[in-house]
Amino acid sequence: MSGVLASEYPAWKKLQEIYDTHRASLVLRNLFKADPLRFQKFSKTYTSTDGPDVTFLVDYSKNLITQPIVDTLLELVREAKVEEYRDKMFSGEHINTSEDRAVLHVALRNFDDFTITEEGVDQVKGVLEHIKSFSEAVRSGEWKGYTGKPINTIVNIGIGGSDLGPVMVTEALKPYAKRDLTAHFVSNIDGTHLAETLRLCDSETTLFIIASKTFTTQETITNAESAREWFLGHAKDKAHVAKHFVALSTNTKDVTAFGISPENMFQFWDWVGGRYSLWSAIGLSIALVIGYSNFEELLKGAHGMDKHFKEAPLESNLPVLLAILGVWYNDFFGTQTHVLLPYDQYLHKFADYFQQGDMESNGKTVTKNGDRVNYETGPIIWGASGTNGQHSFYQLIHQGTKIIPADFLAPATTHNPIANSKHHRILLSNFFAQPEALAFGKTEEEVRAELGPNASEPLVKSKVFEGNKPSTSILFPLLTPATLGALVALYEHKIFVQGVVWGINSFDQMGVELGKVLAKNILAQLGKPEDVKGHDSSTTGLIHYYQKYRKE
Ligand SMILES: O=P(O)(O)OC[C@H]1O[C@](O)(CO)[C@@H](O)[C@@H]1O
Repeated sequence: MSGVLASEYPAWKKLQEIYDTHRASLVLRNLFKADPLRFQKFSKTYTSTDGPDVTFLVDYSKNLITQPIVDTLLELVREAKVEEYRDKMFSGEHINTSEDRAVLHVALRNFDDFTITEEGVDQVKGVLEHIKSFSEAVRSGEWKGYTGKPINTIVNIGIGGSDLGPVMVTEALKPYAKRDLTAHFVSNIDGTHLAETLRLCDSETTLFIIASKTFTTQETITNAESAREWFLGHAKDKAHVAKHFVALSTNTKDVTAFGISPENMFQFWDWVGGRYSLWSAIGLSIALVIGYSNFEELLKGAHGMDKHFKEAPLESNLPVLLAILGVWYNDFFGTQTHVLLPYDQYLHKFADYFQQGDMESNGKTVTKNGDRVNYETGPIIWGASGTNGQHSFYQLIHQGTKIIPADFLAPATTHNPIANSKHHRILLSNFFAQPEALAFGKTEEEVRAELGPNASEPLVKSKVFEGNKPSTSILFPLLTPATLGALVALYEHKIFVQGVVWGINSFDQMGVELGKVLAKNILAQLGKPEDVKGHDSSTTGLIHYYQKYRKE
């Protein structure tokens, strides 16, 4: 990094001035009235130039922006050297400086297009072939369990990036799933998660996938050990583990010590961040569920977006455009959160997935140089699929005191056109209506005209929607594997751009360490009250209360 805080860039100062002087005039009703071409100016269609056909429309015209604001935000992107850092990422430079690692999830979906030289990149193809042959053997029934029966259930045991990506994608691409193969995902250390899952499994036909980059994560290893114990309780013979346990990891030594043989291990590398790992061996459960060719389509769709991010000019570069909108709201309007609202039931885990993707990446307080930032970094990401959210939290987005920038996503057509697509038309009418209502609201005059002269003042006021709530809408023809790949890569690169602007390292996650260390220490003290030492009175009190009820 240059050693400069983002707030010291000339463009940042200019943006502050613009905000201070023009904030009041950023009124969407007026901006749309004044410019009949606003939609044309502030919307872009993405069309893949590589791999499978992917296209979608990004309409960002309902944001509190003008062309000079966009231009100044792009100046900021240039001053922060985003293009330089992007090229460093693609060339394998060690931009994850605290861990001295390259950041190369793009190499996992590259298919010989970009030249990337980093140890392990030449093995990507081999691992994909391994995923292909193994997933085909399981799906076809050729891979047999210890009693000779084919596999009909898989249990992915992993957490964080080793869970959320496979969960989100297998849900999103359910229309492509092999319906007679049931997939479960166990992540929580709470024994309930594993116990309830094992109740649904038959040891003879279940395959356990132990997904852990480090193979040291307490939750995953504990769950894996308990799953193996359960399995051996049925299968009796340790030799049978080979047919029912595979590992996805970078840690051959610990995988072998667990009892999984190297030929049942799917390798990846330290340059794959956990939250960017669904494209790697961590995607094995995805390939098992939707088939290898669909998994490859997912990868290729993402690669198309990589190409766009690498080559498109900043003015039409979609990850860059989404990123600058976020910076504008987060750092100048002081919005704290960003909501993801997919109008597609299949995308019901999309917000959960990007909670880790964004918040673990950009939830940082110090720059790469170790300076404390004097501005906001990563937003709080949340969301739910439409229309459910409308009946729970949209009230606050519409009429609450906060500004919550929103991304609406929807497929123009559905995999389930039941009732002659009536459901889908209703869904989409909501997808179109919500951003409109947020942007333009309902004035007091409109409410009065609607309620008539006898309406009470409080009732009139309660029905006013101030509007001017910003949103971006993304509309795609159908949720295919390639489209999903492109959308996920779009958000990944958005997060990257924001991290570079804020000068932080988006690729480490030191913030999750302290809790882990403290929990380990406390675990050793849970036995007897006299063992509880070195804590504040609150923590000590909580542990003592627990100890009154503790059971072995
Ligand atoms: O794959 P592993 O090594 O088990 O790690 C799981 C998760 O734990 C974290 O390190 C911290 O939550 C994530 O970044 C990662 O995705």
